[in-house]
Amino acid sequence: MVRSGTEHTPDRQGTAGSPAPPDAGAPGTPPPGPPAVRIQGLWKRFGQQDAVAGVDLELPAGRFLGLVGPNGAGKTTILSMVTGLLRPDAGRVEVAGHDVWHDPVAVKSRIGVLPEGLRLFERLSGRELLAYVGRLRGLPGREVDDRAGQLLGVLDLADAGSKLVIDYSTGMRKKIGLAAALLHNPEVLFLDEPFEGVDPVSAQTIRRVLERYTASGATVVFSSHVMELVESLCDWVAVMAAGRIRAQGPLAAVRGDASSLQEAFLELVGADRTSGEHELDWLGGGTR
Ligand SMILES: Nc1ncnc2c1ncn2[C@@H]1O[C@H](COP(=O)(O)OP(=O)(O)OP(=O)(O)O)[C@@H](O)[C@H]1O
Repeated sequence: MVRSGTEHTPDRQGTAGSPAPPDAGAPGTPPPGPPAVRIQGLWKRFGQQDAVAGVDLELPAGRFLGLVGPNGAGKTTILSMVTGLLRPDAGRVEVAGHDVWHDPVAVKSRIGVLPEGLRLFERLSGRELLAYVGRLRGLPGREVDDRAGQLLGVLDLADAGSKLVIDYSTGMRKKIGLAAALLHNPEVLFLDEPFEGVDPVSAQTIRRVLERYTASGATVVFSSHVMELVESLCDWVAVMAAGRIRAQGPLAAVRGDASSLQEAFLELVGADRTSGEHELDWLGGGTR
C-alpha cells in the first residue's frame, strides 16, 4: 500500500504516487498481465482550479476497486478522463494495456461505463435500449436478445422491459444503465456512484451482479464517498482529495490500524471533525 502526501499518518507513508511492490503469493498480489488501469502524470484544470493535479495510479486487474474521496475531490474528472469522455491537459492513461487517447476503439470495446448523470434514450423501452446498445457494440441480434433478457431478469427489470425509460424510477435507471454497460461483457467496468439514489433492495441486486462479474476475473472500478459500502465491496482502494491520490493499495493496508475505512479516510483527507461546530451555537438553541 502507498500513501502519498499524508502528513497525518507519517508511520504508514510510502513512496509518493507509485503502487505497492508485488508481494508474491500474498493476498493483494496483482495477477500477471497489464493492470486494468495505468495512469501517469494526469492533470485537468478548470479555470484556475486543478481538478486533477498530477495523478499516478495503477489499478490491478480482476479486483473490485474503490475510488473514494470527499465531494469535489476529482473522482468524476478522473473517471471521465480514464474512459475517454474528457481529454486530459497532460498525462497518459492505459486501460488493459491500451492507450485511451491513441487507441480509443480498443479501449472502448473493452470497457463498460455507468457515468454520473447518466443520459439515456428516454423514448425507448428498457428492452429496446439494450437492443440498440447491443447492435452498436456489434453483437449479433440473437445474442443481444438473449443477453438482454437475462440481464433484465437478473436485475429485476423483466416486468419493466416494455416500459419507456422516461417512466423508470431512479433505481431502475441505474439498473438499466448497468445492464447497458455489461451487455458486451467488458473487461473493465467503470461505475460513478452506482448506488446513489438506489434503494436497499436494488442495491443488493446490483451488488450480487457485480460480485458475480468480478468473480469471473473482470475488474470493477467504482467511485463513492460511502465508506461502509466501499469497505464491504472492495478489496483495493484509492483515496483522493483535492485532485491528488492520498493512498492506494489493498483495503486492509489503506485502513491500517484505524477501526474502519471511514476513520482512515477522515485521517487521510485531513478532515477536522469538530471544525466549524462552534459557529453553529445558535442551531437548536432557544433563540429564534
Ligand atoms: N466542467 C467543469 N467545469 C468547472 N469545474 C469543474 C468541472 N467539472 C468539475 N469541476 C470541478 O473540479 C473539481 C472536481 O470535481 P469532480 O466532479 O471530479 O469531483 P468528485 O470527486 O466527483 O465530487 P462528488 O463526490 O461531489 O461527485 C470540483 O471542484 C468541481 O467543481
